[in-house]
Amino acid sequence: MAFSDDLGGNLRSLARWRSTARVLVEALPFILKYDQKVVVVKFGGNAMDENSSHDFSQDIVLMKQTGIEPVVVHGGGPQIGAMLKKLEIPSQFIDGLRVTDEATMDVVEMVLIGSINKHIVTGINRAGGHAVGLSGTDSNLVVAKKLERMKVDPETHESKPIDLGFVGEPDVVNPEVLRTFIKSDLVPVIAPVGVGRQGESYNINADTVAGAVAGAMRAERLILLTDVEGVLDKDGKLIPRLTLSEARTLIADGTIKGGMIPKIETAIEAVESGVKAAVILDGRIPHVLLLELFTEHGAGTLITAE
Ligand SMILES: Nc1ncnc2c1ncn2[C@@H]1O[C@H](COP(=O)(O)OP(=O)(O)O)[C@@H](O)[C@H]1O
Ligand SMILES: CC(=O)N[C@@H](CCC(=O)OP(=O)(O)O)C(=O)O
Repeated sequence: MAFSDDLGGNLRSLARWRSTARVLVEALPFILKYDQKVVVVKFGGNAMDENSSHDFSQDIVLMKQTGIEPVVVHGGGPQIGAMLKKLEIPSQFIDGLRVTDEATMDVVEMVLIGSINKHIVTGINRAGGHAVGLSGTDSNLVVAKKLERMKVDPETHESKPIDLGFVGEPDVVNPEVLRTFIKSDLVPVIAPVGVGRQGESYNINADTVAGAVAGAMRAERLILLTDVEGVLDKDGKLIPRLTLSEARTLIADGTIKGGMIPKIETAIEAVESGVKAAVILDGRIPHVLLLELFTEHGAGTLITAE
């Protein structure tokens, strides 16, 4: 090898080491900032392919090892849909919520608690962490009540109640069990199934559960992983920061639509109940949790009180 090639190679290695070191040093103030702070992460069913699940598990373990207290709440809508189809049980959504009869509820519990929850727990444990799977039923973590929804009849303009079956909303969240696990250095992984006062199970939207858990834990961050960059403006450009009133305006003027509405409503409620900030992040970006938590730029849309 010529001397100049050797020198060029060494300089390139030096530049690479410098930039790696810079990334590590950049993380230091954030590692200090989040030390022993609870960060609730919602991992949605759309984001759960093999690669992103592997990255997600590594990110959670790294967060834990740097001193953050991660709490995972997962979804599984597409996976429930696929199982219902296999069993030839028809499924219908109203306002983004799955109408849930008794047979559907059995499938929801089977897929969320029996399958997805265990996969996520196994993924985190294989990445070197110690995770424990729960649903809202365990230790009365999420006591739920039936969700009452009204719909305006387009012809008569009268408001009528609609029956979504066993779809619930969190009534009381008892986070003590989470604190016990956190103290034992375990990562809680929560399936969005709540328990009613009579012991009945309720199917709850996973974003809603994540928001309620973050509120009850007074979390430092609520992170909602989804399949877009963050909240986009009317021209499709990413909005990096929003206050609660700006977020409400974007819902009212129709910029925020469809599935993004319940997400932003969850974020608003969480911040109102004491969560420092909520973030909408693109779960398709590899290791997006680390970029958000440990770099200057952050990623996605940050929603704060003001
Ligand atoms: N202003 C907006 N910014 C970003 N996404 C928006 C906006 N308005 C509507 N959406 C829609 O919201 C979707 C995210 O909601 P949803 O599909 O329910 O997510 P998830 O399945 O991750 O819970 C986006 O894919 C996008 O189509
Ligand atoms: C009431 C209701 O709609 N519950 C959801 C629960 C799962 C969920 O929210 O999963 P994602 O986050 O992957 O969409 C459902 O049955 O699909």
